[in-house]
Amino acid sequence: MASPYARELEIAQLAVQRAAILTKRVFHEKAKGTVSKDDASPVTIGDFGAQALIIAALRANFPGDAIVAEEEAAQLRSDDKLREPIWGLVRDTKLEDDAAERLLGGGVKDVDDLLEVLDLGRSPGGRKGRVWTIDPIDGTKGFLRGGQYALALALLEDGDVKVGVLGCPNLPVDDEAPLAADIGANQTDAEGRGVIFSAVVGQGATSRPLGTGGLAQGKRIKMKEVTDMASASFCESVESCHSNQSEAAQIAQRLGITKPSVRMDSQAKYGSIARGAGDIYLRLPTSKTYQEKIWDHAAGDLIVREAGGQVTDTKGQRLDFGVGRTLATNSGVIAAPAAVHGRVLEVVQEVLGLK
Ligand SMILES: Nc1ncnc2c1ncn2[C@@H]1O[C@H](COP(=O)(O)O)[C@@H](OP(=O)(O)O)[C@H]1O
Ligand SMILES: [Mg+2]
Ligand SMILES: [Mg+2]
Ligand SMILES: [Mg+2]
Repeated sequence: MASPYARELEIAQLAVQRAAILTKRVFHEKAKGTVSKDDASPVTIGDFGAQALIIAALRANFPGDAIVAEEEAAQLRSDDKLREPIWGLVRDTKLEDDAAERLLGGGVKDVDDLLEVLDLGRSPGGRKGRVWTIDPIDGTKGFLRGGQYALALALLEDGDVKVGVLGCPNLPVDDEAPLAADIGANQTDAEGRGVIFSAVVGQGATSRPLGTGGLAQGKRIKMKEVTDMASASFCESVESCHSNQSEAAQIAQRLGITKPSVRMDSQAKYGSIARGAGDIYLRLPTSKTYQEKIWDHAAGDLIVREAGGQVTDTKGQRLDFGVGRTLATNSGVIAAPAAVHGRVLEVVQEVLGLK
């Protein structure tokens, strides 16, 4: 008998792989069709196109499942200048391997279907049933800056993450490659770059080359053991408005961490610590009102936990993906090897005044 979630995993990986062909094309274009959303955050034709391709694959393979996706069609309905290039990209993007493309299935018929597909991602989420979360480009600011970004897809069942897939086109394929100081800036997806991290609950986490054809063999990944805090470092956001960097510096100092933080955009942080290239991912709230989005964390949370890590918020609670489109009951994120998570949490709570 096939292992649980085998089909969901395969379809999710192929969907991410195909959508990454599209985002890589946009990454190399000077004009990325960037517009501002209501909350002033950027979105590009790459975000819309990748989301459409991923949802089309889910619609074809798992028609009964709900979908919580970051983007929606509203802006495109009134803007054909934006809509047309997205449609062109979606229409023309296929996996190089015909058999894999057939297996994935799920095309977008025309421009109207494109808008319809994008809006299939407006489920409110919740505690019941199967819900896919999609972040078509996580780290859009990194994508625009030429840094790291990720395509994130996860399956929740009754609020728990069962399958997580992260495509990271600009990370090295090699799990052993240490995090270079410039990992967060001036990136390419040239030869030797592009990795898919995946996890299924209870089955461990893997990495494999992202590629453009069909899926390569996966390799087991594991977090690095941190025996001595002095040799560890934090992975943090590049954007100081996404995570409080001065509090992180105080926490590092109290823990005896001397190395500078590695700053990179997107859930590439979760993937990097899951494969032992980095150590500890900290995300500290910058405001009392911001609620983290489930698509920003679902895939990364499972991949780190299946690689031997522990993921909680700053209160020490597991991330709860069953309360809706946001992590309304959580505050910040601490992802670390299980053996040191408790110590990091303790110091986070001291510095944040939570104990
Ligand atoms: N004030 C805030 N605090 C924390 N995260 C925020 C934020 N404003 C936006 N974000 C989220 O931060 C994500 C990027 O995280 P990171 O800084 O780790 O790269 C964004 O995802 P998108 O780029 O998909 O919009 C966005 O959802
Ligand atoms: Mg966004
Ligand atoms: Mg995101
Ligand atoms: Mg996004």
